[in-house]
Amino acid sequence: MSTSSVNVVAHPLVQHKLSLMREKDRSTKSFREILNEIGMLLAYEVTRDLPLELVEIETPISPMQAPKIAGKKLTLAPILRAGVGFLDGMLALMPSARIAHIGLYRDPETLQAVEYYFKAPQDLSDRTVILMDPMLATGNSACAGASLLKDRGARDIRFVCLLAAPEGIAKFQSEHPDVPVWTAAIDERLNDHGYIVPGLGDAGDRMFGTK
Ligand SMILES: O=P(O)(O)OC[C@H]1O[C@H](OP(=O)(O)OP(=O)(O)O)[C@H](O)[C@@H]1O
Ligand SMILES: O=c1cc[nH]c(=O)[nH]1
Ligand SMILES: [Mg+2]
Repeated sequence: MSTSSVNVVAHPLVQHKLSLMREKDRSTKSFREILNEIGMLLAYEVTRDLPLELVEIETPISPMQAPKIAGKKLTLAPILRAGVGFLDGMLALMPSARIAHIGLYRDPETLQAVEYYFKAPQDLSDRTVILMDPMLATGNSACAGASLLKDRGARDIRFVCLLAAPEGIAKFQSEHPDVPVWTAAIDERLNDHGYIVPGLGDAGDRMFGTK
């Protein structure tokens, strides 16, 4: 069986900004700002192969056939809470995108994803959906998010994260072999609490200042 592709975004701007985010003394304000900046850079990568169509336009000089993105508007699907950290950056490049909110939290004992909210555009079947969450640890949250989108008809899903653990990638690839992954880095492993090592800690808490 084929597995989904994993694209590590090695661009120096992404790598530099990620290193800043890993620093334990970085402020909430700075952490949030950089996550948004990286969201914008990852948006550029994840949309690289979107299909174009030629559309008749008029420049001030003459008519021409000009390329524009084909199909319906994309849907951006952040997994709450930390996924929201990518949203403004992505929206800066795709201001007309639709948004699907996926409320999931990770049970600290079982590490299973627990659903608490889901609201998406009705017609996901003919839209490209960009699922996003900075952290792919066990993979339970990303897998649940992709399944919820598929239950609502989504067929073209791409998953964007900031940091991935090998364990999370393996799980995601086995459950969603049709969903390609973009990440800024693949770290060493998970610790006994399911946190990514070396990682950056708890992304949601660092973003929202809740610890
Ligand atoms: O791959 P997993 O093992 O599922 O872990 C990753 C999930 O854990 C964190 O969310 P958390 O439950 O802390 O919620 P939060 O974003 O609201 O803080 C993170 O934002 C991911 O959603
Ligand atoms: O390292 C981790 C693992 C899960 N969630 C986080 O925010 N960080
Ligand atoms: Mg959290």
